[in-house]
Amino acid sequence: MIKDPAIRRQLMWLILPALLLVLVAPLVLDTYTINILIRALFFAMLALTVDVLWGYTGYLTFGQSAFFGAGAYAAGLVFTHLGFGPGYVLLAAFLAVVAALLIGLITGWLSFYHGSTPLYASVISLVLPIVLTQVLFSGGTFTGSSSGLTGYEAPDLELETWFRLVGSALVVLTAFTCLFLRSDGGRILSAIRDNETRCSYLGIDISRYKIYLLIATGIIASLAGFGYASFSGVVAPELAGFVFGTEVIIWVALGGRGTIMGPVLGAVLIDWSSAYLSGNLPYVWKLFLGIAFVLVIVLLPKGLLPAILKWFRKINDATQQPKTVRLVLADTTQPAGLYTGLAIELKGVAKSFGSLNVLSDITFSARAGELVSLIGPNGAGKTTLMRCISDGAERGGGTIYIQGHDIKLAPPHQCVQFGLGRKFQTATVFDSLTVAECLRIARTRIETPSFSTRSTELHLPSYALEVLRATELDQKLDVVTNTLSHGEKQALELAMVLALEPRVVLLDEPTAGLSQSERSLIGRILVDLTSRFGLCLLLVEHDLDFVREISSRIVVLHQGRLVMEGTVREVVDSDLVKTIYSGSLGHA
Ligand SMILES: Nc1ncnc2c1ncn2[C@@H]1O[C@H](COP(=O)(O)OP(=O)(O)OP(=O)(O)O)[C@@H](O)[C@H]1O
Repeated sequence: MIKDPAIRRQLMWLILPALLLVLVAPLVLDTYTINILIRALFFAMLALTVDVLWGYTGYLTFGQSAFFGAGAYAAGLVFTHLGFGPGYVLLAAFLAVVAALLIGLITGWLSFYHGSTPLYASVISLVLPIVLTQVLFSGGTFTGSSSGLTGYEAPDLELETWFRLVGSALVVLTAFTCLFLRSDGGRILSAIRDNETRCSYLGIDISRYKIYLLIATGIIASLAGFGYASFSGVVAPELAGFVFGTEVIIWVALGGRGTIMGPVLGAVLIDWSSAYLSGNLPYVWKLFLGIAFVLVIVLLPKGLLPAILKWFRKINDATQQPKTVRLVLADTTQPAGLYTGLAIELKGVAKSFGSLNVLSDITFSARAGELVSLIGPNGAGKTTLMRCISDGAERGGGTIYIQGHDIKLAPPHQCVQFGLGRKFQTATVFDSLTVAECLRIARTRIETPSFSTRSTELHLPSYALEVLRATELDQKLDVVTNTLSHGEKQALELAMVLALEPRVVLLDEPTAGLSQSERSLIGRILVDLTSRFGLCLLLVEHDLDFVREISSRIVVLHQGRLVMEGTVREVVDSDLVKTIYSGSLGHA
C-alpha cells in the first residue's frame, strides 16, 4: 500500500520501535502504571483526532469528547441492558460508529454550511458536549444519569493484553494518520487551514471536506470511547463533557499541535502524570497543570516537548521534504472551442449594501479570446462586480451566465465548475505549502488526489506551464511559498488559477506592487492566454498604460454604472472617460 520506499522506511522507523515498546513495557511496569497508561493510550487516540481537526485543518473543536462519550455509552448501554458476548461487542461497536456518523453529520452540517465562520463552528463544538451531557443526565436509569453506568460485564482480558492491544492500535492509528496527512489529499487540510477562500475559488467544496473529516475523526474518537468503556467497565457523563473536551485541547497544545506525535505524547504524559499528581497533591495538581499550560503557551507556543519532538520532527521533515516533482503536460479536459457561445454574459447585475447602490444595471458580455478591462475610479464598483461574478450569493439582482450556465446562487466552488477562475488583488497562496503542493491542490477539481500517497508528477495545462517557465517558478517547485517574493506569489497564484483549466479568468489588479519588468512579463502572459489559448480574461486595473497595451476591449464603470464600453482607442479618446478620471463628473 505504501509505494514510496522513503516514506515506508521512515514510517518503519516510527512503527517498529513503538511496537517494540508496547510489547516490552508491560514486562517492566507495575500494575498501577499499566492501568493508568491504558487509559492514557485511549485518550491519546482522542487527542490525535483533535490534532487533525485543529492542528492541521484549523478547526478549534471542544466537542470531540462528545464522540468519545457516545462510543463509551454505546458499549455501556449495550453491555448493561442487553448483555455481553461477541455478538453484543460487535453490536456496541456498530452503534458507536453509527452514533458518531449521525453526530458528525448533524454537527458538521450546522458548523460548516456555506458562509459559516470558524468562530461559529467552534461555538457549535462547545454546545455539542453540553447538549449530550444533558441528554445523559436526563436519561434516568437507562443512562445512569449523573452516576453513569458501572458494573456491567466487559471483556475479561489480562491487563498486559489490554496494554498491548491498545498500544498497538494507537501505533497503527498514528502511522495511518501520518500517511494520510502527508498524502496529496491530506495536504488539502493544510490548504484549508492556510486559506479557505483560496480553496473555495479552486473549486474545493470546503464544507463537504470538513464534514467528511469530522465524521471520520468522530468515528475514531467514538471507537476509542467504546474501547475505553470496555476496558474500564465504567461510563460517566463527564466522558462526553465540555471540560474533558477542553482538557484534550490542552494536551494537544502542550504536546504540540500540528505535529502528530506531540499530541499523542502530550496526552499520554499529561494523563499519566496527572494520575500520580492527583493522588499525591489532590488539591493543587490542576493548578500545576494550568500553570504549565500558560507557561507553554507563552514560552513554547509550538508545544511542551520540543526536545523530544525535535527528533520526531526530523523524521516528519524528512517525509515532508517534497520529492522532486516532474511537470507533465496535462490532457486538457476542455479543449478550446468546445463551447462556442459567449464566455461570460451579465444582464442587469445589481448590488447594494443597505441603502448604498454599489452596482446598478450592469450589462455586458465577452467572448473566448477577448481581454476585457474593467476600469473606473476608486469606489466605482469593480471589485464588487468581480465578487458578484464569482459568487452567486453576492449579487442583489440580474443574471450572470458563465459559458452558458446561469450561476444563480452558486457558491464560488460551483462557479469554478462552470469554467471560472479568479485571481485576487493580494496574492492568495498557501503559506505553509510548497509551490508544487499549491499547484497540486489547484488540480483537485480535475484529478482526484490520493489520500495515501504523494505523486511525483504534476500535470498542468500548457498555459499554466508557460507561466511557471516564464517566471522561473518551475525551478522552485520544492520551495515553501512563504519564502517567495511578491511577484513570484502573484505568478504562482495565476498559475494555480490556470491549473483549473478555466475558460473565463477574473484578474483583480494583477500588476499591483510589481516591478516594471514583472509587469511587462505578466502583460505578455495575459495576451498569450487570450490570443494563443483562447481564454476570456476580465481584468480590473488602475494602470491605464497597461490596460491600453493589452486589452481587446474596455468597459468603464463609474459610481456603480456602466458608462462606456468600446475599443481601446474609443475609450482612451473619450471625453467622458477623461472627465471621470479628472474627477469633475458627478453622476454619469
Ligand atoms: N462590504 C461592504 N459594505 C459596504 N460598502 C461596501 C462594501 N464593499 C464595498 N463597499 C462600497 O462599495 C463601493 C464600491 O467598492 P469597490 O471596492 O467595488 O470599488 P472599486 O471600484 O473596486 O474600488 P478600488 O478601485 O478602490 O478597489 C465603495 O463605495 C465601497 O465603499
